[in-house]
Amino acid sequence: MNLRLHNSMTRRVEDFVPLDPERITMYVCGPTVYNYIHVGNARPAVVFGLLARLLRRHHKHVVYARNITDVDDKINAAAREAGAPIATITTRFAQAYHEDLARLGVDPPDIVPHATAHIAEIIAMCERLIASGHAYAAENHVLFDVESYADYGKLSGRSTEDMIAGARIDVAPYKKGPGDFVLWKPSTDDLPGWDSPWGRGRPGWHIECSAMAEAHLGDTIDIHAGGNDLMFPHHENEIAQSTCAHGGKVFARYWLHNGMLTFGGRKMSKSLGNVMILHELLEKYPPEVLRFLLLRAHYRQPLDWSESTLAQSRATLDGWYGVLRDRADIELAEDEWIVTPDFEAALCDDLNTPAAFAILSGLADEARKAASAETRRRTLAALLGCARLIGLLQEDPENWFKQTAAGNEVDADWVQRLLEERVAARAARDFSRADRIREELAARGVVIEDGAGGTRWKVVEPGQTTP
Ligand SMILES: Nc1ncnc2c1ncn2[C@@H]1O[C@H](COP(=O)(O)OP(=O)(O)OP(=O)(O)O)[C@@H](O)[C@H]1O
Ligand SMILES: [Zn+2]
Repeated sequence: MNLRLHNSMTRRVEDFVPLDPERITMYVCGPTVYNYIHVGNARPAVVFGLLARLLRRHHKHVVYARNITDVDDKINAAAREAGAPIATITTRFAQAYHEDLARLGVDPPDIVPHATAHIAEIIAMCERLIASGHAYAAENHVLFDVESYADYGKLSGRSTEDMIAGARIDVAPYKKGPGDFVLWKPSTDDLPGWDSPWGRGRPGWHIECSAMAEAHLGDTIDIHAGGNDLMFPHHENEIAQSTCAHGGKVFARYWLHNGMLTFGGRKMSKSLGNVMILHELLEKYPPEVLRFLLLRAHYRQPLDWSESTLAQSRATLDGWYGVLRDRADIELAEDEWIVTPDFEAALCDDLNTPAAFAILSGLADEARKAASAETRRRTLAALLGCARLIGLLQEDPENWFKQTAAGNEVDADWVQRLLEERVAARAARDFSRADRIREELAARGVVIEDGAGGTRWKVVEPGQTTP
């Protein structure tokens, strides 16, 4: 297998050659755990989880770490709001994150490091950066001196001027340079904090990943991945910290970035409020529909969340499951399932999932039309084997159709509640919320019509917008 990956650092698709074939290392930036994740946050976990699965097919020793950020101002705010201890919030949502991803068919990584379990390593890295002249302490903070690292900005292709212009307008007085970023900051008594040479404080976000990657994977790692929203400043800062802490050694050899899941044309993001919560979606849709949707576009492309992409994903899966149901008389043990070379080649070509899906559709067609028993067996074995690799068609076909049918039984109270919310949203002139409610209903096959006497609704096929 010749695995080729797009490296954001060189902006090229390159052959993947591990530094040490006996130990292939991969680090993916995980979530900050203060709430349930939105379905966009699941995209990197699904995509890079698939990459880990692909790597493991050919290499015995893959070490995959995906971290949990469990110290952050957003967590503090969430805990305050809930009136709960911070650890209660982080434990609860880290757990929910793992459970929701497991339902999406994401294999657990080998290592799930938590930032708060690496404070000693973080402090040690800060000390090394200070000692080597790349960081300085000021007013109980430790800051990274961006001027001290000539390659700063190389990954994102930004000039120093751009990055400074992007830095906050009112620059803290203790910063030497406006682009300098925080490695350590002071904590007040009511906030989480740890003793350090700079007083009681807590780490900045970027240094956490550098310290956890070093602790578990070493100075130089093979693959570092995350969403492309993290390229600047997060990944740029990770590179600066780790490279300088390791005497100039390359930090990550291949940088992979997934494109954003968008909703209504904009990045799905908590700060914009246009989010669909994965935990809630999993109650409404078969998990494979969501997994299919997240993999249907190439991972580097943007991908739009909409009721029609959901409906198409479901329809395609219905088609494939239909073949399995119609061919239920053919008995195939799991060890007879095969992954075809073209399917594997598509995935090895920088995770070309659209091409892989086209192959699955072709196999489903062949299995449906196959005249001879021999061809039916062969195509079905290939369909099942390839689909298993990508994490689909794992359900019993009969169950699948029961699930889809059950998903279409609409709860009238739920519809009524949403319609009332929509009336309130429209009265408050929050038309985007009103539109989202309409979409949410349509995704479950509920079509609404506004008339003189109020709003009427009826159930059609999920995702079909016209009554
Ligand atoms: N809309 C999106 N599409 C794809 N990946 C995303 C999206 N939003 C965030 N991610 C990725 O999800 C992972 C977890 O990120 P994190 O918990 O920091 O979320 P976040 O960036 O705070 O989310 P938000 O921007 O919604 O506040 C990161 O790898 C990030 O790049
Ligand atoms: Zn990170």
